[in-house]
Amino acid sequence: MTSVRTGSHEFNLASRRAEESAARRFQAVQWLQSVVGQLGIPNHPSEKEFISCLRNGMILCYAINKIHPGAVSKVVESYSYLNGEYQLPAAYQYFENVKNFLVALEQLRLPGFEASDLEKDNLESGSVTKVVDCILGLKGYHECKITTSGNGFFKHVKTPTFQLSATKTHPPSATKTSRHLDMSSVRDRNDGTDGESDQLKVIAKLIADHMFNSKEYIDENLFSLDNGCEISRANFEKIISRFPELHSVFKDFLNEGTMKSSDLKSMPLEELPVHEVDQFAQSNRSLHKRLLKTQEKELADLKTLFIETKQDFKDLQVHLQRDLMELGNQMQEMTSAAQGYYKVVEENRKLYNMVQDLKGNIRVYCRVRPIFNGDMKGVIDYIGKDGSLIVVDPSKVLKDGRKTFQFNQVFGPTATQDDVFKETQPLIRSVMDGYNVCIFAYGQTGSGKTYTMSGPPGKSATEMGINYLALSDLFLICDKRKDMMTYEIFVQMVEIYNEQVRDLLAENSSCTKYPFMAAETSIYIT
Ligand SMILES: Nc1ncnc2c1ncn2[C@@H]1O[C@H](COP(=O)(O)OP(=O)(O)OP(=O)(O)O)[C@@H](O)[C@H]1O
Repeated sequence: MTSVRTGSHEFNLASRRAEESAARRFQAVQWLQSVVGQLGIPNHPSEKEFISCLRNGMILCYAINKIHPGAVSKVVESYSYLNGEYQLPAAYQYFENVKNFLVALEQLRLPGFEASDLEKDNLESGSVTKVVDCILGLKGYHECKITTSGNGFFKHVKTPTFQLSATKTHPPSATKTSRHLDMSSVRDRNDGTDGESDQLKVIAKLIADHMFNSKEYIDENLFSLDNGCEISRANFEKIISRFPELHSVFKDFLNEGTMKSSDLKSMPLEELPVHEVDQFAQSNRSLHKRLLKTQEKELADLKTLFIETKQDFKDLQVHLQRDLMELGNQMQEMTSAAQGYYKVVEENRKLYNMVQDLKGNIRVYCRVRPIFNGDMKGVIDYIGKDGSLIVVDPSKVLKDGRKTFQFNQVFGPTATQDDVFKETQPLIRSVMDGYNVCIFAYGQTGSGKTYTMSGPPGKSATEMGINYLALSDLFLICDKRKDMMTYEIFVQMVEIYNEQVRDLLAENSSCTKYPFMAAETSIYIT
């Protein structure tokens, strides 16, 4: 079945080719006649007749000289007169004309042919087509020259030739060369005449038939962009756009306008069978399904994670609220506890001061200074823990020699500064609760008043006197109670000497004597 269809197709092709070449041949004859006059052959000559009239080269030379005077300087046309009759020129003379004609063509940059193409023996090898091409080229050149008054640019147009392979049994190499379609014939002729349009229709139909019947693919040589055939491609697209029947055939080609030639080469339609396309699509679908399933699973996992996180967040929120409430309760408890604490502190203070009152507002302590001279005999006979002190007067031997004294407490020669301070500390603290307290030292010269109240000169921390220790303790209490109470502390130092009271810190020397006057308020301080 296929072979029958292929044979019929071949026949159609051959017939169409013959028709076309005949039409072109007639066109060439017609033009030659218009230039050089009657050729002496029919208007529709056979190839043989056509070639025979051109073989001597004279017509060709006349024609080119008509178009381009002097193109062939010398045309051999004299017949030799021999034995009373004209003899045809010798063959080499024919050859001379043809050769000159071909040289002239070359100078005009027009396509030529081989001199042998005019030989009888070469008619079957397509040589006539070359000659026809040459004459039509000359015709085109002539027309161009007339139209542009000799200034125009002429471009030769060749015959469109089909050399399609008849069957698909040809080896690939043969197919490659035999499927060549030279589209240059339709170049610059898209706005052509009806005759050209008919030709194009013929071409288009041929291509369409061929593609449908033999499932040919477009040869890579045809649309090779690497070879600079962009114009061919553009022209081809224009042709296709004229004929709707070709749209479906060249759909892919038109859509792949941006494809690289390498892509076309790497994936011809023939090399991608239908079942492989199906397989590819199927594997693609299965891949998509797998991806979809994976994504669905991940989505489900994410949802679960989201729900868990949401639940965790809610739990955390509840937990935080509970903690906040607990913290609030604790704060309230602490506030009430603090209020209770302040009440208790206040009560303790009152009780404390009450105890101090009960102990007595005036307390007298005795401190016995150590004996520095080892030879001297001590007078202290007894120191009682109850504050009793027995002193012995060595000058009075009998009962008058012993005298007993009673104090709040007696500190012996070994008592430290800290021992003395601790006994007075509770009284000093009463100052911070608003009580007035006065501590002073009394005794004869050298008995140790300064030592007890201030400490020895260059004193260390352990030897600081009551003044320093008391002030340090007051500042400590002040710091402890800073959240509850604000204290203002002032210091004044006076000296009482020879019944004269002097302000030791007064800046104005005239105001050092009692009664003192405050510099800022002008108030007398008593
Ligand atoms: N408890 C003590 N331990 C050791 N040394 C002491 C003690 N008491 C006093 N002294 C020393 O005795 C000396 C006399 O003491 P201090 O100067 O304190 O006496 P005073 O009563 O202030 O004398 P004045 O009234 O003349 O100023 C000083 O050298 C002092 O260091």
